[in-house]
Amino acid sequence: MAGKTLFDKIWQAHEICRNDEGQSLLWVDRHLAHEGSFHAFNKLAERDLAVRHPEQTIGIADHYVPTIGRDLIAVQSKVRNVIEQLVENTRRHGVKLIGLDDPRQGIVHVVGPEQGITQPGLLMVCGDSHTSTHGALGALAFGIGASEVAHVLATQTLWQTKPKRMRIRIDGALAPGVTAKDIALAWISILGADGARGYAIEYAGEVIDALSVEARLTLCNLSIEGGGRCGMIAPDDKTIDYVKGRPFSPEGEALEKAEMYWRTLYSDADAEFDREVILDGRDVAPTVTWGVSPEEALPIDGAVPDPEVAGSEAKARQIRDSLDYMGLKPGQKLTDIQVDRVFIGSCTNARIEDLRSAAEVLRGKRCKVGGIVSPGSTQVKAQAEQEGLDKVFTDAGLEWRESGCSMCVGMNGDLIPSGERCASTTNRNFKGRQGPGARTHLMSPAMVAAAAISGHLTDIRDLQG
Ligand SMILES: CC(C)[C@H](C(=O)O)[C@@H](O)C(=O)O
Ligand code: SF4
Repeated sequence: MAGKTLFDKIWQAHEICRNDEGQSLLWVDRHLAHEGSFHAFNKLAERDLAVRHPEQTIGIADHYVPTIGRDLIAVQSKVRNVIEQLVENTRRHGVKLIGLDDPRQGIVHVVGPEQGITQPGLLMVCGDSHTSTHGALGALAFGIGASEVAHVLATQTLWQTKPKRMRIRIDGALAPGVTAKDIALAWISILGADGARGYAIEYAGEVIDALSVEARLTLCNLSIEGGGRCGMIAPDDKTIDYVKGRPFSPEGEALEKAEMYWRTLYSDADAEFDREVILDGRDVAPTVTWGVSPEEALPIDGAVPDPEVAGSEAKARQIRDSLDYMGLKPGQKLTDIQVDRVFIGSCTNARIEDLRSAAEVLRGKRCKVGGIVSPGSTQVKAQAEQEGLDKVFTDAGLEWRESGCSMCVGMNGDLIPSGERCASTTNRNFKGRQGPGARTHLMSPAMVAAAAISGHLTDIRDLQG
């Protein structure tokens, strides 16, 4: 019998039974709930159901929270109402809440790892597509819909069809200026936004081994943008060191036992994958998106695609449509694209290493365009302030805000005006993502910082000399 993959091992450990349709009933170790959970709580209320294991759910306010300050009086009543529902639903069911004023508050996918809620081997869910992030620590973590969230709340279990297994192996090493964000945009541009549909992705190879835990979180975060059900990385010494000593992490004997288990979580040498993709880190360049899907990405030294030379009429139409929305011309050099503002934030790229890398580019410089920096969590914010990074950002002319999803999706009102173009550290460049008519270019934090200084998309390698 062939060996098991990392994914198989965790899936099997959580499978309670299978039904006739081949779906598995899975035990859910941890459930994270942001403001969007009100749909699921309403379903529970309709049927007068209790939360089966309140201690296994944690509420976190992130999508709607104001970033100018923490005063809810200042926000629109609709926004306030959604936050209040999270407070009320968690209170009523005895679920822990990391609310607006909590020093641990932040974006759910930043807070989970930071607080030690996320651990290797756990099965974690959240009513949010970027739950794939947590797989960076060797957890099996994926986003679920509102009815599934209600099922988890009521039973602590979930029916799922087992995805196929895919490994993305990245050999070699990364060149200077190339980050986890670039790896993600590169593979998604090669395989397509649907490329990993139906698969659980495992990232492996020398490049992945060399990545910091925070960079791995960025990479796994974007798994869903390539269609993956989840993204995961086998825990190693770095992971275990990262998890140890955090508020929710096991201690003493429990830690010893956990660590023994964590060290069994890797794909066996003879494990089989349904699909394997092998890339070389040396081929990855600093990458930016030019269109309205994360797959519409190219190396920064490239040019805007020409629909006339597209492989098919369908492809040509898609390019034309994207260029039309983005206000770009075929053949235009990517570095000639002027931006109106920047956003540094989101569960993709707003951890402390991200802020440090943007600040390094901005130190002592003045930005040509404005923008906001919203740290991934209140703890990241405090750490950044301790390091004086807030000062670097404000001296450069950017706004230093509170933590939340903010301009990644604009649900709290942080929006980009129609027609304006934003260099952004986020994960989605869909039409209207950052506001109706807003144009988004995705890239790494250092590249966003470089664009802020020059006022146009910029090759970070040119600044590094
Ligand atoms: C609002 C939420 C359900 C959504 C998601 O599922 O990802 C959001 O976080 C996003 O990034 O688009
Ligand atoms: S930061 Fe953006 S991508 Fe992440 S959970 Fe919030 S809205 Fe979704």
